[in-house]
Amino acid sequence: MHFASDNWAGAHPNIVRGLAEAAEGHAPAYGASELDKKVEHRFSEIFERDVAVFFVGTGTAANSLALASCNRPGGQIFCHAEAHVNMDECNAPEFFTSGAKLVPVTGPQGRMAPDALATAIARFPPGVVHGGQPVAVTITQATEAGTVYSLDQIGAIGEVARKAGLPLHMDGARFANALVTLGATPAEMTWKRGVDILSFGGTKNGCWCAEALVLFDPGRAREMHYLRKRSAQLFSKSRFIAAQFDAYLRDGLWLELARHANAMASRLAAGLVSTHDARLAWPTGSNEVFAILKNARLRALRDQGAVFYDWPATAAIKDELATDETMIRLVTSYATTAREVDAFLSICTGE
Ligand SMILES: Cc1ncc(COP(=O)(O)O)c(C=O)c1O
Ligand SMILES: C[C@@H](O)[C@H](N)C(=O)O
Repeated sequence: MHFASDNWAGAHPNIVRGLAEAAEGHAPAYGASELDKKVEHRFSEIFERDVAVFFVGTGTAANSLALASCNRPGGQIFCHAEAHVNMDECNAPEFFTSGAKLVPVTGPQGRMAPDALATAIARFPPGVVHGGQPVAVTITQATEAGTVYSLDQIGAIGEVARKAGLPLHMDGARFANALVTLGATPAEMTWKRGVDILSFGGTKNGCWCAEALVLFDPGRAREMHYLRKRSAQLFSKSRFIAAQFDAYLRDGLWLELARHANAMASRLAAGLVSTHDARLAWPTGSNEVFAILKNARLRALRDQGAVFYDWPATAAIKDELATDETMIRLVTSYATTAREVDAFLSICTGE
């Protein structure tokens, strides 16, 4: 019963096979191989426009370099208060932007509220040097609350960013999970709603180590080459990241894996809400379930081998928690089975 994180899951057999096949022979290094070029072209096909693609090794690197490409002196970057870039990347965005500041913005269920974003941006009026200058907006899709922005919600954030003359970045560590939830196309969920730069994650959805920065304005690419190299994220054997994405994006594997992970999360969430001593902190919109359970039940689950994290409750949730309750995060992946979900639920119902 493994629900700690999709980062704990392995690599899908097709990804492993793709890596093994790419391991044969020699190929130009540092992104110059035919396979690198083939996969970069595949991204343009998927997003229905010419894009610039930069392979990196972690989601944190993708996010930090995306924001670094937007920064200017005194840069202010607007994110959700609970955003991964703000809470879980050990100041990497601040470091790789050479000192930009992340400005936390509130919003329910892990999503930034457009009016709160507009208010936060207006706090830094043009020409008033003391506060610095707005340089970017970043959203996470699927969010850190396991919810997703609807296409209209992305568009509303995109409109606020556009009016302020700011690029919009999307942390897509779980991009595929959100995409299949919305039933949208990659273009509809990104550039057609105002997204300029995407961190496209593959690692949490069956790849070993595959993240890509997708620039919808290839004009930004020149700087990104230098930002990536300076941050030591230009892999010499880049073809192995390309090989993973080649297998991942082939025949819709990436969408199939995300659909499965999401289906397992929905099964888990539905089972939890049908028990009396469990409830959801937020609606389950992807492959992450945030639930509140009695501590005694949590002990029984762990005693019987379930693996998951207690999760720091936001202030709003904290107020709701009884003294004998704890919020937890349950994350499913391509490897999650219905059997382990049902085993977890049977302990929750005491069967
Ligand atoms: C929403 C989100 N963004 C970014 C990341 C960063 O990915 P990594 O841990 O590979 O740096 C994570 C990690 O799981 C994440 O959950
Ligand atoms: C750092 C931790 O939150 C990681 N991003 C995860 O989702 O498991």
